[in-house]
Amino acid sequence: MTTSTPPMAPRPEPERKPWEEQSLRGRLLFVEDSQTSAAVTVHYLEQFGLQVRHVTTAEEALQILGSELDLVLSDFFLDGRLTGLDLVKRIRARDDDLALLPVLMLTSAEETDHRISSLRAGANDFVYKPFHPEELYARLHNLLALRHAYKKLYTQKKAMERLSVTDGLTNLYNKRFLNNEAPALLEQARSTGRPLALLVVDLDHFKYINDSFGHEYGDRTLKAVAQTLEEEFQEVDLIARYGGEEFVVVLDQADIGQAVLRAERLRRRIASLALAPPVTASVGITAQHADQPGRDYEQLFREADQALYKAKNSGRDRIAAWAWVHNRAEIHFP
Ligand SMILES: Nc1nc2c(ncn2[C@@H]2O[C@H](COP(=O)(O)OP(=O)(O)OP(=O)(O)O)[C@@H](O)[C@H]2O)c(=O)[nH]1
Repeated sequence: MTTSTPPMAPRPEPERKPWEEQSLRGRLLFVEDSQTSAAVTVHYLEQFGLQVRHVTTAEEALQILGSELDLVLSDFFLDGRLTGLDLVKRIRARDDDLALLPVLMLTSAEETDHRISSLRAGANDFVYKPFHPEELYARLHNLLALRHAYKKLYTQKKAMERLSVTDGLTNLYNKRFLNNEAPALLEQARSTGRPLALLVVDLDHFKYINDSFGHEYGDRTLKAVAQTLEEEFQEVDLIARYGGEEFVVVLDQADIGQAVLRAERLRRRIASLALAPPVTASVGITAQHADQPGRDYEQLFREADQALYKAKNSGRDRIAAWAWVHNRAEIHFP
């Protein structure tokens, strides 16, 4: 008689933890004053895949709060003067992007009042101490999903804001932005007694360039001119594409003499661009000085436009500027 050995029961697979299946990605600020419980928590947080910065007070946390963070995990009672509740309140009171940083509170089961006050102050969620690692993981996972969705929305919102104030072809500011910003710049200049100059730059015979060489070539010309403007008038100045082949530059702190020099340099640079056929520009210039009668932005713009009209009518490829002579203003060709 043969005896057969019974088949062995299969060994149960060791249970895989959720963070072994999917690790969390993000930077977490952990605020906890007890070093012993902090060590255990940090151990788990790192196992989950998070980059952890541990501090023991809300004061320290507030100091290092930065946009690189994705989450805050905080105990209610902390070393220092501020509690976890104060930390939540201060984060939510910020006027920047960090006001929406997700906050997870650590509380003991009996601290019902603290839990409620933290949630009412804007904490997103809480977890009881001592926590179950899988519960902590799940709550952090959900808050990170919220953070990532918010960041995506924020980036899109910024891109939309940028698009709404810029011109698609040249990337310069558009007319709407100019019309919003220039009056404020003028007001600032006036209240501090600084001069401000305005240039209206218009390409000459651009219709001919378009008609003879095509719209695409015209576009390339516009881009080249826009780049020249950006190189010539950096940062502090406001440069906008006003319309078709017309650009406006607001020169903050420049008087009419400085504006004339800069406009003439610009005119020469545009004429010497490596374009075939070469393109030229006419420029109308005006300025507001502290000792002159005050004008609003629309009036300054009209002045620069009148000067431009004169530059065009007297042959193009030139600059024309207003000058105040014995309390009378007139246009001349510097
Ligand atoms: N390629 C291109 N052309 C444009 C754009 N916007 C406007 N234009 C063209 O710019 C030309 C402007 O012509 P006009 O206003 O007659 O001015 P101009 O020919 O430069 O004449 P002056 O200003 O008097 O020297 C028109 O042919 C428009 O079609 C654009 O975004 N791209």
